[in-house]
Amino acid sequence: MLGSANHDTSVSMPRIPGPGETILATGAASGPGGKGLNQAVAAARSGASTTFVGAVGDDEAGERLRGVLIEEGVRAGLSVSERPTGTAFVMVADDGENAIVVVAGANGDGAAITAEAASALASAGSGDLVLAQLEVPLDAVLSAFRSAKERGATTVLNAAPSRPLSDDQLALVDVLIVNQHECLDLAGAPVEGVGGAAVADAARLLAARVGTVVVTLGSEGALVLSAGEATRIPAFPVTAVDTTAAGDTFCGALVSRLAAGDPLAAAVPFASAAAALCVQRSGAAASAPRLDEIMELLESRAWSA
Ligand SMILES: Nc1ncnc2c1ncn2[C@@H]1O[C@H](COP(=O)(O)OP(=O)(O)OP(=O)(O)O)[C@@H](O)[C@H]1O
Repeated sequence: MLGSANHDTSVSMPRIPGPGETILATGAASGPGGKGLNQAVAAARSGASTTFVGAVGDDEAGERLRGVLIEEGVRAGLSVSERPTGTAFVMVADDGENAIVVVAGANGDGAAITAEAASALASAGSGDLVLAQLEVPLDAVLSAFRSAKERGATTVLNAAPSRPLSDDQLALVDVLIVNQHECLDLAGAPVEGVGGAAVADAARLLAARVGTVVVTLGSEGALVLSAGEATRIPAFPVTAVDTTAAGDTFCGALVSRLAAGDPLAAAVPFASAAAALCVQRSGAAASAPRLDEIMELLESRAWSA
């Protein structure tokens, strides 16, 4: 697992304020976050042997994040950068919607992350999966993916936040995970096209460039394109309290099952169950469910189907 680690400050409010508007918060909390760390915690909680590679500052927040990884049973390949530990400010509205501002700090230190990844990947081999996102410099991700592929490992990119990627860059990706907006962006489709047909068309364009594409559709579930087939996996019907880290939990849980040898047809429902549990709780990394909870939800659906 390679990516960002942040100290998150999360504030609850009736609704996300508009430009120039001030509103009163109904609560505030802080805790670990960052797409990379969230995904690493989700993978470990869902049963995978997990190493996290990233960078933090030489500060209290960095030490706290190291402690969180150790507590979660994640091996911490954390480089200590001269930049401060990354920070995110998360606004969560009563309807579960969120808006996030990230200060990258140490997560922008590509050289530190690349060096750390090189040593973590030295022992990687076939059967291992390397999952990354784009909250750290792209060069660090691409260089880790190159060495992962040289060693026969499988690469998974959660292309979030979205940015353009060339065919050569996508050629390093075995499995691409995007949400609807990232799917449209990456395929070069107009952003106003969010919704069924436009997203499905964009996903098909991406599937011609990457072998396997998974598009997460929020409460509508996920669309999987692999080996020329498109399959829609429904979400679990739950009431969302806070969707922060839903995508991260989905990615971490998906990779955990792929690493265990599951086919996509089993790994995606598992990831959807993990994400459905996550959206019913507040927080980022803290809201990732454990293996027994995910299995219980999957089994309850099997009974009711
Ligand atoms: N309201 C919901 N009810 C049930 N499952 C949900 C809900 N919202 C999200 N999910 C699950 O989480 C997965 C990821 O959600 P989404 O597509 O919103 O990702 P995202 O935009 O990356 O999320 P975020 O940025 O909030 O972490 C979905 O595929 C679905 O399985």
